[in-house]
Amino acid sequence: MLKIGLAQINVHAGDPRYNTAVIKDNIIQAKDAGCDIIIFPELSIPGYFIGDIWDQPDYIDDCVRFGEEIQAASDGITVIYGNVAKEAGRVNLDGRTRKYNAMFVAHNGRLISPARSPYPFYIKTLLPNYREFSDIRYFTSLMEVAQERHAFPEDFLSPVQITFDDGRTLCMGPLICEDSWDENYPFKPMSYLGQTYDIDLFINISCSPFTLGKTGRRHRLFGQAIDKISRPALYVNSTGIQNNGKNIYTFDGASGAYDRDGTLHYECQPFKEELAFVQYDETLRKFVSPAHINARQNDTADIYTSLHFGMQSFLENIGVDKVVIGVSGGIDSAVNAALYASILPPEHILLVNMPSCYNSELTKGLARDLADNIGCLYTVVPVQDSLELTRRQFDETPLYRQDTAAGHLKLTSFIEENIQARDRSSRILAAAAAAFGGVFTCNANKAESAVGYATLYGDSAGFLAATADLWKHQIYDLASYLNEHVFQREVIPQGSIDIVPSAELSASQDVTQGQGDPLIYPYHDYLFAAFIERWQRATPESILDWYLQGTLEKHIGCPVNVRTLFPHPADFIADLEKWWRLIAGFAVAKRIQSPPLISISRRSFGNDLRESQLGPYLTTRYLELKKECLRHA
Ligand SMILES: Nc1ncnc2c1ncn2[C@@H]1O[C@H](COP(=O)(O)OP(=O)(O)OC[C@H]2O[C@@H]([n+]3cccc(C(=O)O)c3)[C@H](O)[C@@H]2O)[C@@H](O)[C@H]1O
Ligand SMILES: Nc1ncnc2c1ncn2[C@@H]1O[C@H](COP(=O)(O)OP(=O)(O)OP(=O)(O)O)[C@@H](O)[C@H]1O
Ligand SMILES: NC(=O)CC[C@H](N)C(=O)O
Repeated sequence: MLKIGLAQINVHAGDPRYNTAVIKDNIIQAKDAGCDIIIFPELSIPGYFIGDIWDQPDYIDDCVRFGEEIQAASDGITVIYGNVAKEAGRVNLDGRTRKYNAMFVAHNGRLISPARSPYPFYIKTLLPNYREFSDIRYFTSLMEVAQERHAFPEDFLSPVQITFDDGRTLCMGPLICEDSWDENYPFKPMSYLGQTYDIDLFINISCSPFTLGKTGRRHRLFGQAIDKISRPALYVNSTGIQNNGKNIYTFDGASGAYDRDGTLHYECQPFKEELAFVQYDETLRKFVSPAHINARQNDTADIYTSLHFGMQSFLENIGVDKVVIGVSGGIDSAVNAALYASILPPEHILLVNMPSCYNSELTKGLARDLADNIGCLYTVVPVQDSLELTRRQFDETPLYRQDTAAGHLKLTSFIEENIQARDRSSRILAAAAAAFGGVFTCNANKAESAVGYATLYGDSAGFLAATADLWKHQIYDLASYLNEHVFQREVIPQGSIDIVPSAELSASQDVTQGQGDPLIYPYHDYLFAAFIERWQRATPESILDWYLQGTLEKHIGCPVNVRTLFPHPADFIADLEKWWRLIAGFAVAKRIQSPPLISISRRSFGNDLRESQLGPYLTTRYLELKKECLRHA
């Protein structure tokens, strides 16, 4: 019987000293508990998302030294951990220090190398290079190691034979995260190892961020691969948050043990540090400790858990514990306020309502109700005077050219919409945050960010856009969830949920007349998601094609019949092109300047979706389809 510790630790990316201390502490606990093996996640010393710090040889050397300390702490126990490995005398393809994303197995102060490896550690075979992952930018893979020796990965990929002090042995199949996500790779490390060697147990160490729906997919995928080779496996992932600048990722962990038929036997608590112990019967090749699997939650509960954990950890990381939130009476600001209220004490939250002449009594009342429900600080700072001052200043200040008056700049109603939004954020909220000793938030949602329906340096500003990866329908679901499950009372006023979403920045956006945003969320949420989140991303060509075939709703998953929204094809096309021009045009410029966000989707704006500032492009086939469609209409 082997006792194995799964150390789902909160890896602090960029702080190897802290991580090493945590690892050592867990090793002591595991020894005290009589463990034979303890396992830590991928890159648990340096962290994973550390940006181009990977280009600093001094940092790498420090991590290598900390790795040696962990190795030295392995007396009487086998310690399996992820760290960067460095090779002197070779360089990566970019000419920088040769680095491997590696798994180390230390026992009694010595490293045990995989049977056929040229190095005393296992090198990650498959390096992900999509979405937020950039392993290829920083690491050399086992595939490349084989290639440069004119060999095959099979020549090096091999199990680690662990011999315990009492003479028992364990043939372990080493895997690092992506090695088990092998669907689209021609070489599949897990199947190869399973078919070639008599593996007792696979061990996958990971650094795999949370994405909505991914936990289930991970279990399915691993389960299927394990079932095929009929060998049990352990999976150890990190928890905590890591970021790549624009995107903050939460790590749910979900470390666990899989039986040889691929069923999950044990699962660690999501989003929590845990040192779990499992008992493994090496003769039966079976986990014999009590089974435990977490209850599955619905998507909205998962979103809440991830956001709550991500926001709380981010605030802790940047050392901020006070926030100022502009509250309009609308849903987006209310959801953000409620999220912060689930993290910070009410006296650390200041809500500011900033009405102009366009704001209704209804929304002003809703903003106040929200603050009362939370029990936080609240104030009203009208922006009408400053709007009028700006108007007057432009009216009264002529332009000159070489001392000759050259007219006036004219402020249109549209420009005045943005003046109000900028005044609120750049002038009032920024000053209030400084005076309050905190930061001010950006309450954007993903639909607005997609088309840039927000003011540059206005409501698109803030220290963090916590909900910017949520479509509007997800914001509504979250609002109900916060009231029903988190607070179990009406914190977000029902009126803010029922009211038409509106910027209330002009007379034409009067909520009391039911006038709101130009976005039809039950359609546009799904249209934009098709442009952004589909693995094979859609363009107006695919959308028009599906529209003409009558399958658009099915393809984009939209709950409304699009033909009832746009009875004439010309209107459908005009709408499609209007938003596409913004999505691929000016909105890109806005997104580049927007705050970091918490990533929860399969594709979030930021470094997950890399964007160049280019003009919007319509493909040749789209133009043909459009011509055809309008001719027959
Ligand atoms: N390509 C480019 N790259 C970088 N900057 C560019 C640019 N083109 C214009 N600009 C600059 O951007 C400025 C225009 O941008 P901006 O001021 O944002 O204005 P704009 O994008 O023209 O309009 C923003 C829209 O968002 C709506 N909005 C605003 C605020 C809140 C809400 C709400 O839902 O609550 C809605 C508002 O009603 C308006 O329809 C120009 O004056 C110019 O300085
Ligand atoms: N009258 C206002 N007072 C204070 N802040 C405001 C006001 N109007 C807008 N804001 C700020 O600008 C942000 C953007 O406005 P927006 O209208 O998109 O969001 P919302 O009003 O919260 O929700 P909705 O779009 O559903 O009405 C708000 O989240 C809020 O922070
Ligand atoms: N660290 C990794 O290799 C991450 C890639 C992997 N597919 C994941 O998200 O889990």
